Amino acid sequence: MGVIELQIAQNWLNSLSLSPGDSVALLDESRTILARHPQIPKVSDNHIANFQIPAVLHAPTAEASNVAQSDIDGHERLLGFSKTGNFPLIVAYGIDQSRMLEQWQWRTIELTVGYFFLLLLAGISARHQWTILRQKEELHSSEEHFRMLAENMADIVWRTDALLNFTYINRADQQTRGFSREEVIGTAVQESLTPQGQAILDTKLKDRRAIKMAAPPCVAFQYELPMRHKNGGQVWIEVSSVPIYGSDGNIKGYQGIGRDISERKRHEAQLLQSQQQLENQLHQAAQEKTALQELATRDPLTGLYNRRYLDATFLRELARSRREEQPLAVVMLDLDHFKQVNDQYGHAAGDEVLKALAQLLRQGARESDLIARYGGEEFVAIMPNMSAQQAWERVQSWRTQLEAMPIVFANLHIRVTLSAGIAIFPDHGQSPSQLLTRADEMLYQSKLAGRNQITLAALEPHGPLVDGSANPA
Ligand SMILES: Nc1nc2c(ncn2[C@@H]2O[C@H](COP(=O)(O)OP(=O)(O)OP(=O)(O)O)[C@@H](O)[C@H]2O)c(=O)[nH]1
Repeated sequence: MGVIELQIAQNWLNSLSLSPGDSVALLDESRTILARHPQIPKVSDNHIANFQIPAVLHAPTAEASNVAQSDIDGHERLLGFSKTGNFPLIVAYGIDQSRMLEQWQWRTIELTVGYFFLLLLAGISARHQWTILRQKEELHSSEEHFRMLAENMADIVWRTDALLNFTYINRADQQTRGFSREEVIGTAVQESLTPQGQAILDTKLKDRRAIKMAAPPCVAFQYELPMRHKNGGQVWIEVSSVPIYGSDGNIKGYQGIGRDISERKRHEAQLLQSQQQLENQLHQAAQEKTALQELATRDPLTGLYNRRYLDATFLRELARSRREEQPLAVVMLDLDHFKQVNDQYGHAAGDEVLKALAQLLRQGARESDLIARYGGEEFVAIMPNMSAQQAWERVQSWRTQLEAMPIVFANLHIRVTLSAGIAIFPDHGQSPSQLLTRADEMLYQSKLAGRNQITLAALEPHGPLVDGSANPA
């Protein structure tokens, strides 16, 4: 038997850390409370615990438990009992029942909420699965729908892999080009093209690569391709194609539609041909018109302008000279005794002489000069911006050259001379008719003076200047 100091026991119990509502007590076997925490004010009053100590506690290290309400503080506790070896002492510790219940309730709530979340998750998962199934069904159905549409389209619907091998083509291709689907699928697109079509496709693929560098990738390309027909001919197809991109951003194929435009191409070619013909005809007509205009304005024998053209142009040239306040020389020329040439050598020889004179007049003319055959063996030269002196020198040059020049025809050497009259605007006339009349009068003077002469009209009263070698200045 040992002796326990009660105060030491009380101190030991006080040092224990208890949760609110819990208690611990040291009892003897008759249920007398020797020490307690929370402490009872007077333990020495031999307070008897109100619970029964379980019978099993008679063994030295026995333990037991039960539930009892404390008559000290009214708390209902779950009590545990421990026998302290061979001492007649028992430690009773009590856990507050309401706290235990509270813990149990929280646990229940936690479990309930957990179950609820589990159910919720299960519900969401089920719904998700159902949605995926629905989407799969819809996808399948839309693919079927697409396939049905594609199969029944009049246009060619196609798809290729990245290497341009056909992976799908609809029925319309066979109707358009004659090849069966089996003959086409798995073959390279290039095999279906004519050499011209292959060249076009090469260009388009280069364009596609260039545009991929600079622009958004899904650009549709449209172009016209000549494709092979099974019968050996060709079919023009208007192609619209877009690339198919993989999730890595690389092109994994192409797809698009093609429309047979052979008929349109035929019409276009016909139209182009007709247009070309029309353009040729128009060009020919323009040339004929120019030729006709030339004929209408030129003398056919000499190629010089004719009298009609001279009459139509003279007024305009005169107006320009008046506006620019410049002189204009009018020269009238005539071959001397030309009738004799015709009579002596024949009309053809006479023609040759006329042509030789025309050539001579042309050689000495400026761009702005207008030389015309006025009629028979008579010629007129209208020379803007030309003074009397310059006109005289020019005509003198013609006269002397002709005089010295034998005209060769067959084996003939024909020599001729000319006579000329000169009138100057504004000194000798204000209108074409006045100036032509005056020049003709001067020509007549030259003839009268013996031919092979030039006569320049002079301001009255000096009279005309007549001499084949005279200088008007
Ligand atoms: N070969 C040829 N002769 C032409 C042409 N036109 C006119 N004649 C001739 O030119 C001649 C003109 O004769 P005339 O008017 O008498 O003049 P001319 O003989 O030159 O005498 P003058 O003028 O006085 O020196 C005619 O014989 C015409 O037949 C032509 O285109 N070709």
